[in-house]
This record gives sequence, C-alpha cells and structure tokens, in this order.
Amino acid sequence: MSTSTVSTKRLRQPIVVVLGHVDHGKTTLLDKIRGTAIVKKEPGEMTQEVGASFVPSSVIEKLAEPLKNVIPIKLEIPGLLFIDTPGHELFSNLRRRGGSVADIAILVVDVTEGFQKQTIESIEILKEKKVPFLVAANKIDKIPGWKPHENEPFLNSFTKQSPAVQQRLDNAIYNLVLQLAQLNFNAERFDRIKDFTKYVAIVPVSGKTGEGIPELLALLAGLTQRYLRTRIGFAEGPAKGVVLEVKEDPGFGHTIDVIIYDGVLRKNDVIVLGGINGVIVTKVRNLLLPAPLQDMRISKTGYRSVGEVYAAAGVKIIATDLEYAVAGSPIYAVESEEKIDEYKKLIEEELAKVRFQKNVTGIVVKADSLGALESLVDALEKKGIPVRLADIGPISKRDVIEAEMSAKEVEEYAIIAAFRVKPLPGVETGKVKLIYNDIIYQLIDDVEKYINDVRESRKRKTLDTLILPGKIKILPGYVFRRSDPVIVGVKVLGGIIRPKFPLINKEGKRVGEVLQIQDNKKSVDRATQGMEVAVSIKGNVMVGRQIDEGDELYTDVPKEDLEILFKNYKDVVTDDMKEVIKELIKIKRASDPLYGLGLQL
Ligand SMILES: Nc1nc2c(ncn2[C@@H]2O[C@H](COP(=O)(O)OP(=O)(O)OP(=O)(O)O)[C@@H](O)[C@H]2O)c(=O)[nH]1
Repeated sequence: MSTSTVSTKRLRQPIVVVLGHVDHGKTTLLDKIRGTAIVKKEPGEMTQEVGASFVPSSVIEKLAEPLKNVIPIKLEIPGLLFIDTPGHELFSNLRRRGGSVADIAILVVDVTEGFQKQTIESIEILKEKKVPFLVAANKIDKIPGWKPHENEPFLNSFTKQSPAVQQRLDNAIYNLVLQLAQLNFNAERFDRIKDFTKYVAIVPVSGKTGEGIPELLALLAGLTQRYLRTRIGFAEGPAKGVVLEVKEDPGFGHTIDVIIYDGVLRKNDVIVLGGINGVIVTKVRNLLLPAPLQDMRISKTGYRSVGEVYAAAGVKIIATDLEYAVAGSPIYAVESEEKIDEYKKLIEEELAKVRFQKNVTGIVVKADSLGALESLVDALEKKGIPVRLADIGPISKRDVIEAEMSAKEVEEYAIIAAFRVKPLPGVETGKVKLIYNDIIYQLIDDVEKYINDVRESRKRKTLDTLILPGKIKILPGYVFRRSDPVIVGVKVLGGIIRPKFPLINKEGKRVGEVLQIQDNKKSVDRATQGMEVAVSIKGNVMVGRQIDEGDELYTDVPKEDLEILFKNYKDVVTDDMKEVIKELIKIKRASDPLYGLGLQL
C-alpha cells in the first residue's frame, strides 16, 4: 500500500481529552456529547470503544448542518475519539514520546467563574505536552436571563437572547480572553476568529442544555483535519499505543485497557510493554470491545471479541503476564521476532526517564502509574523540591531507607509521597512521613505544606534561641526590690525583652540578666514596645549602684545573633526594633568596630 505522501493517507480519528477545574463541568459535557451522539446516530454507526467514546463524522455533520454557512466542513476524518475519563489523572497516562497521545484537548471553564487554579495547571500541562486546545466556556445557561434552546448551535441560541443577556455573555467571554492573554495566548470567540493558528477558540456551551455542542464538535473535527493532518495520517503497520489502565476483570484476570494511536493491532500479535519488574513481552490472546447497543460506560462484562483494531481505538487486551503491567507505559506490537529486543530497549529507555534513583538529597515518590509518577516528579521539581527516588509500585523497605538517607542531610525531606499505592505488609515507615493523596495536585500541595511546616517550626525554634534587640526604661518610683534579684517596673521603649536576655547600660557595660517578666502580676515570656511590666534582674546588680531609676538599658545582642536575625528572620524586625539596633550599634562599636557591619537597616 502506498503511503508515500501524507495527503494520500487516510486520516484516523483524532483523540480528544477533556481537562479543566473541578466542578466546571467536564463529566457533564462529555456525557452530553455522548448522549447527543447516541441520539443522532443511525443504527450500526456507533462503534464501541474501551476507555473512549467514538463520535462518527456523520453525527457531527448532522449536528453542524445548521451551521454550514459559518463553519463549512466536509469531514475526511472518520469521527472523533473522546477519552472517557476527564481530568489530569488519566491524561497523565496518555504518554507518548515527546508529548501526548491526545491530539487535541477541550479545556472546560465555568464561564461564570473564569479560570481557576486547575484551569491554569491544565494549560501548563497542555503546553508542556504540546497538545493544542480549545476552550469550552461552559454553563452559559447560568448567565442571568439566559433562555435555553436545547441542543441548538450556540449561534442560533445567542441571536435569540436579549441584548442585555448577549452583553453579559460577551463580558464573561472577554474576561476569559483577558485571563488567556495573561498566560500569553491570543484568544477570541470562535466565530470572530479568522486565523485559527494564531488564536485559541472559545466556544460557549452548556453541558446541561447541549447548546454549543454542534460548534464544539464541528470545530474539533475541522481544526484537527486541517492543522493536524500529518499527525493523524493513518499508518498501516504494527500498532503503537499506550496503556491507559491495568485492571483485574472478573473472568479475565489482569487485563490492560489500551489506546492505539497508530497502526493495526491483531489477535496473536506479539506485544511489548512496561512492567514493574521489567519489560513484558507477551502475545495478544484476545481483543475486546464493549458489546454493541450498550453504553460502554455501564457495560462491565458485555464484551465482544474482535480480530483486529485500527488506530485510533480504545481496546481491552487479554494476555498472560499482565499482572505487573504499568499504566502509562508505551505498548508496541512487534512485526517480527528479531525486533523484540529493539522494542524492549525503547521501552526500557522510556521507563528509565521516569523511574529513577539519584544520589541527591530529596524526597521519595511512589505512584501506581508512569503518568502519575512523571507528573508528580515534574511538578515537585518545578517547585524546587528535589526527588531522590521515583518509582512505581507499593512502598517498600528500600523506599523508607532512601527517605531516611535524605533526612540525614535535610530533615524535612524524610517524605514518601504516595499516589494510589500503600506500604507492603510489614513495612514500617518510622520517622519518615508518609503523605498520601489520590489527587495529583493535592498530593503536591500536601508535600509542599509539610516541608514548609517543618521549616517554619525549625525557624521558630531557632528564633527562640536568639537574643533579640530591646530597650527598656526603669520607671522612677517603681523599685520593688533593690537587689538579689532586683525587681523594678519598666517600660519597653523598643524591640523586645525576654527572660534570660542579658542587659547592658548606655556605656555598654553588662548590668545583669532578665530573670522574669510579669504583666499585671502574670508571668509572661516576652514584652514588646509600649508595654509596662515588672522585671526581675539577676546578677551582681543593685539599684543605686549598677543601675538606677530612670536608666535606659539595652539587651546585649551578640554580633552573630544580629546577623542571623537579619539573614533569616527579617520579617520579625519591626521599625522600633530597628531604632534600638541603631543605638546598640553605636554603643557596641566602641569595643567592637565590626559590630553590625553591613546590616541593611
Ligand atoms: N447549569 C449548569 N450546570 C452545569 C453545567 N455543566 C455542569 N454543571 C453542573 O456543575 C456541577 C459539576 O459538574 P461535573 O460535570 O461533575 O464537573 P466536573 O468538572 O466533571 O467535576 P469533577 O469531575 O469533580 O472534576 C454539577 O452539579 C453539574 O450538574 C452546565 O452547563 N450548566
């Protein structure tokens, strides 16, 4: 078969993913697309897939019929293949060398809320994986005053809204345009775009009423077949794919759900894929697709067996040795026995990029899939959290030992971040902190928070050991005890005093040490500017000799403490404390010319 030029190749169906912030309507939108497609299909048109839903072009054309003056499309692609599970977690497993198996993405944004944290994260991920996207501005039915027109094209429904409602929607869309501009994207409502290579298209939709879905589908189809021709040109050859999920199915044992993005996969093909304990080489025993006439999402056991599947497709593979298969691993069908080693090497290299052990001080990351592991490590390293060990599978003794090694250097790195994995039986984690979360971005937040908390508490502890600048005045008429220890009423003129802080007079002479502080007869562990408190002072000190009523005293801050204060705790240096420091420097320079040198006051 001649496949010499791209233009002669037939096109396969583009693979579409849905991403966006929690609750912005990903699932609802996908369900609506599927539902709309099922309603519009002719019997036999709707092929079933595993892990994905296929919307045939005939359905898209029918839906887009009223739009033919706005979006003139003649479809060459057979349809669109939507990955069924929306969100980061599964998307991360759609790995492909240098990018993603997904050809295009729908970024769902609640138009009434605008971009949120995960919308921005999604964009980052899409950028990194080089996946083009369009924005579905969802929930337009929530615009105040919106009159819904079930399943109609957005443009039809829009013209039927009052000018005030139209304006409200335009304002909301404009808000998205601004937010995208801040992220360096030109964006515009789809019907106002002339050059789709320069602008991100915003399609107003409602997952609830189905408005805008015709345009969404028409654009996905039109844009992919126009701009991604090379990528979606079908190659006749052994299948290339990715393991989406590893499952234990009743009756089948361990199976893998696979997305094939290129070539043909046949029964009895030899396949190679990544496993926890090394590369797996096995033979396809059976290929399963959901039985027809059922919504594949609810079909648990109703599979039918097929002899072959053509890209792009979602299919369940039955084979031996799949128990330790790794989700997110590439999977290749091998054309001949001699090529097995070549493919094995390819997969080993691919896996080694994500699973590693480095001789650095950092945390341990464990996950159940390659995609999740990769996303986690990337995100952690971007936040400046180094990773020492990254691996797939349950938490083992080795992981604990590695985390302990890091803890010797940096105590807060005694962490095992675990994504959907648990410790093996009998593995004790001891002092190592085990942080679980089943949501990637939350796990990252948890790790970051833990590290910051440990650092913060260490900082507080160290701060507590410093002698800080403070200045007090002994109030005339408030001498309660003249010696052993002295007890006087003082006013804090600036900075802070605490028990154990040594005191000096204006000449820089040591006069004793704060023993206790009482505020309204209650013992307190500090007094700050403006407070009037009773202070006991110990040391060889007597009122009338070393100190007297009306005297001003300073805390005797060692040079090193002052430096640490400025280096690590600048945030606790108040303006009044700064004034005290200036005076202290003058006093102390008489005996130490280097005191307070270089401080940025
Ligand atoms: N009015 C209105 N409500 C919607 C629309 N789309 C979704 N919703 C509602 O918004 C809520 C969240 O929708 P989901 O589809 O679960 O959102 P999701 O993004 O898949 O959420 P997660 O899977 O939790 O991330 C649900 O209560 C939906 O009914 C819409 O277009 N209009």
